Order: sequence, then C-alpha cells, then structure tokens
Amino acid sequence: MSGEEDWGDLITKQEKGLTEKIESLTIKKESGENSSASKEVSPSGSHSETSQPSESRDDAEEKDVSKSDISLLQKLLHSKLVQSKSDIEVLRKDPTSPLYSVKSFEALHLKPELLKGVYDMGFNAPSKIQETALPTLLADPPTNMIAQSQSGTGKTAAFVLTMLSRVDVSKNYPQCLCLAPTYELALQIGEVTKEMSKFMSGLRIMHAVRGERVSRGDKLDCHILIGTPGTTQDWATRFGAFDLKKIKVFVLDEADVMISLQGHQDQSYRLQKGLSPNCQMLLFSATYDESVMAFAEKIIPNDPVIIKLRREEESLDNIKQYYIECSSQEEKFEALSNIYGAISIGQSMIFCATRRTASTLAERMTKDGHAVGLLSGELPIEMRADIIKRFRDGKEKVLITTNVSARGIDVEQVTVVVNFDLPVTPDNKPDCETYLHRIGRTGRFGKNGIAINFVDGQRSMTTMRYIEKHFGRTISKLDAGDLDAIEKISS
Ligand SMILES: Nc1ncnc2c1ncn2[C@@H]1O[C@H](COP(=O)(O)OP(=O)(O)OP(=O)(O)O)[C@@H](O)[C@H]1O
Repeated sequence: MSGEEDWGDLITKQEKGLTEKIESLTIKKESGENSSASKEVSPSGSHSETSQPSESRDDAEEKDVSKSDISLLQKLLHSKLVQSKSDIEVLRKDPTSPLYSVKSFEALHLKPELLKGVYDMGFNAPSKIQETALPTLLADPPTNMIAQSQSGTGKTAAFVLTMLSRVDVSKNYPQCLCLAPTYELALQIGEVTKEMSKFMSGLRIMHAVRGERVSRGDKLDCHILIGTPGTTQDWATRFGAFDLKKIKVFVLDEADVMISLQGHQDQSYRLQKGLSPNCQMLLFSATYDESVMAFAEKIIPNDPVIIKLRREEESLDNIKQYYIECSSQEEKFEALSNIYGAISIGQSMIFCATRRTASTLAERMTKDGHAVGLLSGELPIEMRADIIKRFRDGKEKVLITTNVSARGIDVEQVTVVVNFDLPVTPDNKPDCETYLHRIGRTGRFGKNGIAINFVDGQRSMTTMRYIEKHFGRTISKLDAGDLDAIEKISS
C-alpha cells in the first residue's frame, strides 16, 4: 500500500468534512471579486508570494514547516489573547522622555468610532504589549518603534489601531502602508483592520497582493494599503498607483518571517527608502534575535523606541519523564496500547517521525476505539488549524502528529505526550528544543505532565540519554509489561 493509499484510507470523517470545507474556502478565494479600492477584503486569486510547494508524496521525513506557515497557523489558532506573565523590557534609545503605559483604551483618547470598534471586538483592556506600545505609537510627534512580542499577544491590534488613529478618510489616497511577508498574512491583517474600523464610515482598505490588478496610470483612492513587498513595490514604482511620500504610517509586520523569505528584505528597503522622513515607521516581530534586530535597526531610522516581551520560559518542572525500550514497531504499538489501557489519560499527543508511522498508528488506535486526530505537514494550513481546533475543543482525545507539523501548536491542555519517535534534527542529532517545546508546556494548571519516550535501539537510546543530560532531568525506565508500574505514573 503506498503512503498515498495509507494516507487516503486514513482520512477519517472529520477530515473528509474538513476537506470539503477547505475546498470551498479555496474556491471562494479563487473566485473572489477583483476588489478595487473597496473595503471588502476579498482579493481574487489565491497565489502567495511564497506559496510553498506541496509536501513530497514520499514517506521520508517531512521537510521543515516554513516560518510563514507557522505564523499563519498561529494566527488561525488564536481565538483569544495569549496572556504572557513576562514583563516588558523597554530598551529605549532616548531615556529622557519616559514611556508610560495605560491600563484602559479610554486613556488613549481614541476616535469614538474606533473605541467602539475595539470594544465590539471584545477587547476590554489593552494587552501587555499594547499597554506599553500604544501611548507611544499614538503620541505626537509620531515616534518610530521596533516591537517584539510572541505570537498571539496583540501586536497586530496595536499597529492596526495606530493606522486607524492616524488615517484621514477625507483624503482619498493611501496614507498607511502595512507590509506582510505572504498573501495569507496580508489578508489576516486586512481582516483585523476591517473589523476594528467597522464604525469608521468611508474608510477604504485595499490589498497589494498577487491577484489584485492595477493598470498603469491608475491612482489608488483607498486609505490603507496592506500588501506583500513585491506587489507593493510594483504598484508604487512601476505603475505609480500611489505616492510613497504621502504615506504617514509605515508598518512592517512579521519581520522575522520577512527576513526568512528571499528578496523580501531588499524590496522592503527599497520601499522604505521612498518614504517621507516624517513618516512614522514601525516594525513588529514575534521573535527577537540578532538577524531580526539587524534588519530592524537598518530599516527603522531615527533612534526608534525598542520594546520586547520576553518569551515565557518553558521548563520541564513537574513533568514526569519515562522511557520504554521496544525492539520493534509492533512492540511500540503494544506498549502504547498497554499505556492507554492502564491509565486514564485526558488529552494526549503522540509524535511520530514519518507520515506512514503516524497514519498506521492512527488506524490502530481508531480501531481500538480512541477518538484520534491526525496531523501532518502536507495538509493545507487551514485544515491543520481545524484539526488542532477540534483537538483543543476535546472532539478528539488523541492527536497524532509528525515531527514538524506540530510546530506552532501550544499543547497546554494535554497531560501526556508520547514521543513514539524521539525528536531529532534533519542531520539526526537530538533535537532538545523541539523536545522541550512539545513537553515543556504540558503539566499546566497544577497537574503533573507525563512524557513517555520510546527507545528502539542504540541510536535512540543515545538520543534519549543526551536529552536527559541536556536538561538535567531524569528519564526513568518503564516496563511496558508492568501494568502496575504504568498505573502508578498517573498517580
Ligand atoms: N486587548 C485585547 N483584548 C482581548 N483580545 C485581544 C486584545 N488584543 C488582541 N486580542 C486578540 O488576541 C488574538 C491575538 O491578537 P493579535 O493577532 O493582535 O496578536 P499578534 O501578536 O499579532 O499575533 P500573531 O503574532 O500571531 O499575529 C486575536 O484573536 C485578537 O483578537
């Protein structure tokens, strides 16, 4: 049976339903009206500047998921704010003028129709990053800013609020320009802009993305332009569709994704060079490392305010870790069956190295009566997000996933994680970062998390011992045939 057939056979009812849903979504995107300067956010075409080639059909290890896919998956999964316990670090360049923070949107003196839009979105109070960034973002004279805060903490809302606060709908030309790395991410920002501005009459938003058409000599009469660098550059310089000098607010979002995509940096620089020196320039990123900072400081001039929200430390505290020695795939399946038979498990995730293992395991566990979700890298992002949302809603108790497609999933509510195959890097070295991300977020809300690792030979034993040493946390041996011992682990 080919991987294809394995895979096809295993698409459960849930995925068939999701497939129809995704197909309808795709059809909608392709047949969307070719909106001109309208407020509707439904550009035609479904190209992405960086559309990813579909995963190879063979059953080898999956290629890593792109940063833009992870970022889009995160956005699709965020139905609410990720409340971070970390503090904001203000690496302000100019210590003389203090940064102050606000605890309410009223304190920001927003336009009434905008405040109404914010409340209508269910935003009762600013998030951490908004508390600190918005007073500066909305102050006059405008200040440039570089802001880093992990995914889901309210960055998009912060810069959208800034653009909507500064736009003047009586002037019929683009005054705010927001760059995003991909078609899909640009659309996501457009959705937030459209929703937040629903009580602002006369506002027009447009997307400068593939599939949107402007002809030479056209002059855009929208107020806010959201686009990918290549198309935006074409519209500004080749077609002269809008005047960069009239842009009052320039936002570069997802900077960490932007720098990972070939050519986007140069196009972003060229666009930024065309802006007026009085333009307020803002850069946002979910992560903060040397390369992002170098890009940010190069493209955002005039001593910008720099604020950072540290990533929450993930740790292996209150996680009990075990390993089970198995000499074959079959023994692994049997051990897993014993575990699921011996202990009551809330929600669990099982990580496999290949699609074939994942699909075979899903088939067996489904036959054993478990409600199983199955995730892998070659599924469309929207389908992956729906499978994860179903799992989070408790519709499936077990989520079986391959190594890479689990990136970007916060696994707060699972109590058991099984490494059916231990995480290793593409060059087969122990992948401690992935191990931590998978397991470090279980065991929340006071419950102990449980991690079970299958070891099926010398190489995986070496990997497991390396991970154990790296984190300085014991991984205890568990005998798959000793049901009493297995029962005890969940006590
Ligand atoms: N002040 C707020 N109060 C309540 N919910 C909020 C607030 N700000 C944003 N949200 C919601 O939190 C989620 C994440 O917000 P947003 O998309 O702005 O975060 P982000 O940091 O840009 O995420 P990403 O980096 O993944 O794009 C969204 O569902 C948004 O509606």
